[in-house]
Amino acid sequence: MAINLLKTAPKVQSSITSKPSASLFFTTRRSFSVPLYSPLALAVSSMSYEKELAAAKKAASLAARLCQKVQKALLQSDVQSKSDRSPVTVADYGSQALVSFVLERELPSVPFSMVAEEDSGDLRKESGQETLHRITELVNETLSSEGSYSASTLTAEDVLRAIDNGKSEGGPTGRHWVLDPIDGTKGFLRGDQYATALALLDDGKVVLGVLACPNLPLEPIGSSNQHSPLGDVGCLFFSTVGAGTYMQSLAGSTLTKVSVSTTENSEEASFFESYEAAHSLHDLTSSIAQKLGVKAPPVRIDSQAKYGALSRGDGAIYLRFPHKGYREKIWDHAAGCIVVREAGGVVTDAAGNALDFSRGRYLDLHEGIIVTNQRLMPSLLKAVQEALQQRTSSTL
Ligand SMILES: Nc1ncnc2c1ncn2[C@@H]1O[C@H](COP(=O)(O)O)[C@@H](OP(=O)(O)O)[C@H]1O
Ligand SMILES: [Mg+2]
Ligand SMILES: [Mg+2]
Ligand SMILES: [Mg+2]
Repeated sequence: MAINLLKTAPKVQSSITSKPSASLFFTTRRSFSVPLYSPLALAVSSMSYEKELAAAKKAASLAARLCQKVQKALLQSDVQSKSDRSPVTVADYGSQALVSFVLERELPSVPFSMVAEEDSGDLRKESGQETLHRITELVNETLSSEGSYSASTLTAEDVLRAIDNGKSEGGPTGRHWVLDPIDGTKGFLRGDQYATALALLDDGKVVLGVLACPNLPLEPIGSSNQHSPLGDVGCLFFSTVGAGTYMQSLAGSTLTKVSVSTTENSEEASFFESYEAAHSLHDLTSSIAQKLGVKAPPVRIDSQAKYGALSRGDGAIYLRFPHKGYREKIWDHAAGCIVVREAGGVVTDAAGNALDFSRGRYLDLHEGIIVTNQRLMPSLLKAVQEALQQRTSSTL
């Protein structure tokens, strides 16, 4: 059945037609301009993590470029079986090395700490040398395609060091970058959705997030069109605390301020969940949706592209209930969480508690993650708790 989740385009509140960091004026659609050096703008920019945001956008966009190149080669190759994990490994490591290199290069004066998914252990072994060579080549090719780093050539040792920058434990104090170099590995292998997800923690709070989603259509998606063969794909979402969420195309188009769906009618609210049943209990989410009265079937896509799509109002709910014993990692949610929150959404665990990113590499939470808008959250929480209770009593 062909279902389009949203009948309207993402809510456009304002747009900036040239690069935001280079622009002197903030221009609304009605051509009303506020000089960026006005007292108001200065007050906002002093708390806006401006330099960090510019660096994070540059890093995530370059990483996405590397991933796209690898995914294209993977999908075009007749020889490479899709079950062969080596291409995704190369892209994961390459993306992590690139993000680490760019952040250090762009923000040289601050101590650098990063909590990231990958480490260089396997690449330091004899058996990893060929892969390391390929990653180094890929990173250098991608850097040289970006004018500002054309003089930089990384050695294999530089790449290993850049990857290992991600070993930080994070925690409640100081600044830590949080990186998932490819979120949605399984989607990446299938040729579906994936994301490079980068966030900044400041004293335990997520204050900045960037999501690069190379395969996400610029137009709203539903269960039938996550591929959008006709439309343009490749979205970059970004947020800083207190400043809202913006989307632009990865190709660098006009900037759009986005916001979550404002529906309070759960019958109209469709929901996102993992494509992989191993990552989230589809039977439980379907029982929650039924209790809420949701009519549309779930939209199943990989990665934090779900948070991005939700932030612009494609659908109104994201439900994630991993199998018992699974511990969520901070890099799987930090960027997505601020992108949705700054677009007006709410992200909690199944008990209604905000996610706590200050406890190190893991998110210790009460059973599951739920995301929606402010109006729907009370009825969603109620449905979640009823469904969980029902599940517990049926297993007793
Ligand atoms: N058994 C499990 N339950 C829940 N999440 C899991 C899982 N095994 C892996 N994951 C996480 O799910 C992420 C993908 O999420 P989604 O299902 O929304 O696409 C993976 O990120 P990576 O692909 O970065 O490893 C991984 O961290
Ligand atoms: Mg992940
Ligand atoms: Mg990953
Ligand atoms: Mg992984």
